[in-house]
Amino acid sequence: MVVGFLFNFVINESPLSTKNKRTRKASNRLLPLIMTLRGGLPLLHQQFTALFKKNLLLSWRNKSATCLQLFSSFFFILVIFCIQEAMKANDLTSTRHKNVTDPKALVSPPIPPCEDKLFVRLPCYDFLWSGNQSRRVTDIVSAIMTNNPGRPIPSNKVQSFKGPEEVDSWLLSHPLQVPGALHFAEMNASVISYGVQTNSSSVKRRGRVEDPTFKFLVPLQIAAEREIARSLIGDPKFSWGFGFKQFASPAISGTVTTSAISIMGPVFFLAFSMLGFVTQLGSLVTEKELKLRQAMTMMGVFDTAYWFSWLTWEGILTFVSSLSLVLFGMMFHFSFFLKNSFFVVFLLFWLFQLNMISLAFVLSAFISKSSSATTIGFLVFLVSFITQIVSDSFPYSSGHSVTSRVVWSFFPPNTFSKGVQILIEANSTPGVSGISWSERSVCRSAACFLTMNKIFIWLSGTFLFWFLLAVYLDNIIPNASGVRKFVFYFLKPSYWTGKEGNKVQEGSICSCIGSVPPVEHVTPEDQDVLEEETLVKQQAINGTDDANIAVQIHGLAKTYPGTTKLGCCKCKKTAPFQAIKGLWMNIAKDQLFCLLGPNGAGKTTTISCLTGINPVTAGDALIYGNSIRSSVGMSNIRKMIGVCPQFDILWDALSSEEHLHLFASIKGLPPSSIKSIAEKLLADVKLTGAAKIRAGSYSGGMKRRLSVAIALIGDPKLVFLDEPTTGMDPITRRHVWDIIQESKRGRAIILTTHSMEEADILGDRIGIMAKGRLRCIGTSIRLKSRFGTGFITTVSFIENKNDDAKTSTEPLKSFFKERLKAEPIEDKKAFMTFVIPHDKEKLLTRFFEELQEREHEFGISDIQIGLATLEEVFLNIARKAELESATAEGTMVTLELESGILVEIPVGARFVGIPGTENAENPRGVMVEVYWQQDGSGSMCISGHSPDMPIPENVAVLHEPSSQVLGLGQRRVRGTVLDYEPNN
Ligand SMILES: Nc1ncnc2c1ncn2[C@@H]1O[C@H](COP(=O)(O)OP(=O)(O)OP(=O)(O)O)[C@@H](O)[C@H]1O
Repeated sequence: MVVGFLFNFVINESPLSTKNKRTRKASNRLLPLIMTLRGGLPLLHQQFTALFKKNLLLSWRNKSATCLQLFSSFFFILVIFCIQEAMKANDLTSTRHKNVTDPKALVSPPIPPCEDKLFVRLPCYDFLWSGNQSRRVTDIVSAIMTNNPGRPIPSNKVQSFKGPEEVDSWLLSHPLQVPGALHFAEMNASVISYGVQTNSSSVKRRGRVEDPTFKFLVPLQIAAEREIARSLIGDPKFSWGFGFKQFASPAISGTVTTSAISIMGPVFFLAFSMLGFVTQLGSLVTEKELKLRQAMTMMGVFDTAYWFSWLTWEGILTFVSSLSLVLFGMMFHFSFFLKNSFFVVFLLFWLFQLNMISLAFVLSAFISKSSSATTIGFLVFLVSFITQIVSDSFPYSSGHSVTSRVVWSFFPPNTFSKGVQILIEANSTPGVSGISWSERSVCRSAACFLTMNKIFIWLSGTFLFWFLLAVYLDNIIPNASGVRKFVFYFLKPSYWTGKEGNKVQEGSICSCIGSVPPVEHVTPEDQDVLEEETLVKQQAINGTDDANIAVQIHGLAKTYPGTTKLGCCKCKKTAPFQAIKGLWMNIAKDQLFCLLGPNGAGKTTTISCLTGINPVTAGDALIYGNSIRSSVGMSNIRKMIGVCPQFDILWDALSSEEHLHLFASIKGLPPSSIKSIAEKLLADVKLTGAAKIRAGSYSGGMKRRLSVAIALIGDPKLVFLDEPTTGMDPITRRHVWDIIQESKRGRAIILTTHSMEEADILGDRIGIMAKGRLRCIGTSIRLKSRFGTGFITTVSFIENKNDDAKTSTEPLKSFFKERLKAEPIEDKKAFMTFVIPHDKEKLLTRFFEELQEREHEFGISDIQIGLATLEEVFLNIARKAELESATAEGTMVTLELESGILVEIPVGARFVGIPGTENAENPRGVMVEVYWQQDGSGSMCISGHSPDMPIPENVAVLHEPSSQVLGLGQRRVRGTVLDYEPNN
């Protein structure tokens, strides 16, 4: 018989409760390690080294991207080389680039048909002529057409005009329709003068060169002179021999190499240098997006260590890639790389790439999605490409102001493209050497605004400028990685000294952006919550410093500002959302405080505010005396907290061992101890076997265990565990509970969970939040006794007493009804369950003594008694909170009764009166008890309802519906919410 023992358990919190059993089991493990954490410069150096190693590992594990960044230069140089070879091959087929050793003479060449011209528009004319008012000139032109050697020219292929002016205006309005024109003037009987017009531009197409002198001018001139002479002499057969021969000449060569680089070089070099920029921007934004940066910040990483570790690693990568570009360029024998000094060319590329890395740092402060990073990277390339086109003339030429030159030069691609141009020009003339190191300051042209030396100075300056700007913006712009600093934070002595951590600082940039409505204060309904609030307020007014308090929360409130989304036709605005509406509570040292609440209650937001991830809207919290609203306070807090966030924040490419080493270094653990501590933590969370496996291939449970281990690293004085056991199998979960239980000693733990069992076992004190407010606070027993329905008593029967079970259990039922007014809530053959209301607590000792005495009479084999479950308490609180907001917002759900009536009730209503059921027997009508549960998404939904029961006399109506009968067909009514407590 166990009655007496179990009864003690309920009333006195037996030492053998589940919680205490677990404590004993785990007591010999995970003792907090007393160790001194490093600080100051040694910590900065340690963090830098660890982060540098992380960057190196990530690059090593992402070999394809790293190789692309390092050796893409080969591809670019190869492409330029191929283009150069293609140009060479093209030039070889061109007549201009052939050796002319024995040029052929042109003897009396005919006027060619206009269609022979390389570029021609149809209809075309073989030639035009002017002077058509003279009969003699007309005859001369007719003779030219008739006597053209080998091809008489038809009259529709020739156009005549009065004078040269008319020809010019025709040429202007008919471009490319005629290769030449003849102008005649009959001066007197023995003098006829003439002139020839041809387009003098030499044209080249597909390797063929069209020289207008040979092709059009000479034939026209010969024909005109021949026919003028015949006309003057009067002999139509008069003739003379005429030959025309070009010089023997070698093929034109030597300009091809330069032209391939000069045509494609600037854009290819820009594209090559942009690769590192885009990769870096992507890496930074990804770390931000996956909240890895946030995790490091929570662990107390120095901004300086973070930025310098990236800068150093990227500096090395850009150094190697610039070097490889110059070496590949030399290997392919480009005079750009061979004639110009190696150092000048290398320095230009390296400095430019470093500039682009700084620019990536700056841009990363404004971008939160890695997909946007690629788009922004492409846009920057596009802008650079456009500015590169104009950089030659604007603004580095006379006629532009110094200011425009200075502003223009702040964008690194502009100075870079100018540098590339200078280097291209320096070796574009055959026989002229490029720019040597000593000549980097020499100005080669008359209007010279930038020399290579000045470009180097500019690039060094802009690199520093962008880098410092990036660090500054990272500190003041609100983003996912923590409380933002005051705009002039660096001018405050406390920033450098680390003191005044308990002072609230206002004036971060987020305080100027947008306004959020003030949080109105609501006095808590619950007595315990009110008492807690009064105590905290009193302590705050008195300035009492309780050494046992780890966290003191003073009216913490968080309102997420509304967002504006731009659609295609209109913009959609969402209202600000109050996630926490004034939280007051103390969290003691050496205790585990369990924060419960339905989805969206504000638990994670509370943790985010306490860990400095989300800036608070109002109120404050002191963690070991440091204000979360002070950047100095926050950096002190980060040294003493460990956080296991709701979602695992891990690098897929790093193993659990590497994660622990990294975070241990960030925390400042002595390097000599890191290995052993990591091994111990891995063993504690049962990850030793997977220590060297990358976290990307872990199961959900393994990732959670690693996150718990990370939270416990460095012996933090306050640990935040946000749903740490989600996704774990029961065995591992119990194991993690042991770890958490054991880690309580010497520190405070704030745990949020959806597992009531977990809260019951681990929580020393439990707070339940709903709709942003604390609804109840206290120990598990206190909550169960205050918010549960009562004591649950299960009576089991002796096995052979089953023939007529129904009859034989009647005396027991009557016994319960008579003494305690309790009806069974479960009536089975083997057992029966009763709920005994709290107000009967005083009668219980005598009642159970009597029950024990009559156990043979009732056929009882065992009696168990316990409090209502925490789950019941939780559901009660959540339901009440839902009812509160549903009443305010008018959110209704439909309850379908067995009679077919549809009753509309606010979410969370428990006792609901059915309108229209009033009669003589039940003058107030009937009511039902609605049973609620949480669905998969955490929302309250109806799970069933009780049979109809009369509404007792003294029950008040909480929520009177505006209109009662809604439907005409199937009866649909709006229910009345009743203020009824069944135990009263
Ligand atoms: N960045 C945000 N912007 C706007 N609203 C937010 C933001 N983050 C959270 N919220 C809202 O604030 C409320 C509280 O969210 P929070 O994540 O703190 O709840 P929770 O109690 O942790 O819930 P869960 O148990 O599901 O984790 C929710 O309604 C949520 O939609």
